[in-house]
Amino acid sequence: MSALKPLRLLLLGAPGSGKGTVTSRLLKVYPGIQSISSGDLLRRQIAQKTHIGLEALNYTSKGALVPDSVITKLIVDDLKENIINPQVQHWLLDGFPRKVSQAEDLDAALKPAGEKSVFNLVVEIDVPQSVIVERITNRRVHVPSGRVYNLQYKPPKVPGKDDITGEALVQRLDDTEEIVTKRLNDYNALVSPLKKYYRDLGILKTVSGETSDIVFPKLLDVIQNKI
Ligand SMILES: Nc1nc2c(ncn2[C@@H]2O[C@H](COP(=O)(O)OP(=O)(O)O)[C@@H](O)[C@H]2O)c(=O)[nH]1
Ligand SMILES: Nc1ncnc2c1ncn2[C@@H]1O[C@H](COP(=O)(O)OP(=O)(O)O)[C@@H](O)[C@H]1O
Repeated sequence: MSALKPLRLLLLGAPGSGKGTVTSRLLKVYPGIQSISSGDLLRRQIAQKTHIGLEALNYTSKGALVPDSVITKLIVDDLKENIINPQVQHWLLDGFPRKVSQAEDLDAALKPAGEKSVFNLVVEIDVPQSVIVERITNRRVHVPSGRVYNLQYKPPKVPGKDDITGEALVQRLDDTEEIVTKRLNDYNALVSPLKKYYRDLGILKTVSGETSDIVFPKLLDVIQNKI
């Protein structure tokens, strides 16, 4: 694969659009990319019953957004600790920011001097929302790793077990049809101003497709040719 120039990528996309799926495929092509998923970070906090996890659960279990003060500090601290250093050339964020106030706070905290934003590329994954409810109700996850499965599209080798560790897969509390509908409505209300924020900075691209098999090659092309 062609060498990458420094990549600081934000993946945007509706719940169930395939952000986690294309991230895992991207990391297979470019193992050097560090990735952070806000949802996975929160689920690990919840599983560990930390103070942040217990607070976040009040929101995630209802499909409501966690307060900016909680999620922004969690992400900024993780970026400062693990990502923003000379050893990490390529990284991506999935799930944060998901509203303009978060984008502004993140850039205020971490935008490199002379750069437009903490990101140098923002890619929106555009999938017909008609396919999302079925995808999400068939989603199963391995919380410690964030690995994602699907009973129809990508079943585990052993039913109910993670392919790598053999540990149990779970259905997320927020992956019910009722809660997904709420999360989709929230996403649609917030994503347009957020896309404008990055479009105005000249770093937004959109890749469309019905399936991740169509979306992923387009994402790869944008990353290899854009940066
Ligand atoms: N049927 C189908 N399911 C997919 C496709 N891409 C991803 N999925 C599944 O849809 C669900 C949501 O994908 P995920 O990557 O978790 O989306 P995210 O919420 O945007 O991170 C998971 O169960 C995936 O395995 C696809 O092209 N077709
Ligand atoms: N940037 C964020 N701001 C507020 N809450 C968030 C954020 N990212 C994740 N969350 C919380 O975690 C839940 C799961 O997020 P995520 O795994 O990204 O789900 P999805 O991609 O399916 O929307 C969200 O429904 C929300 O409650």
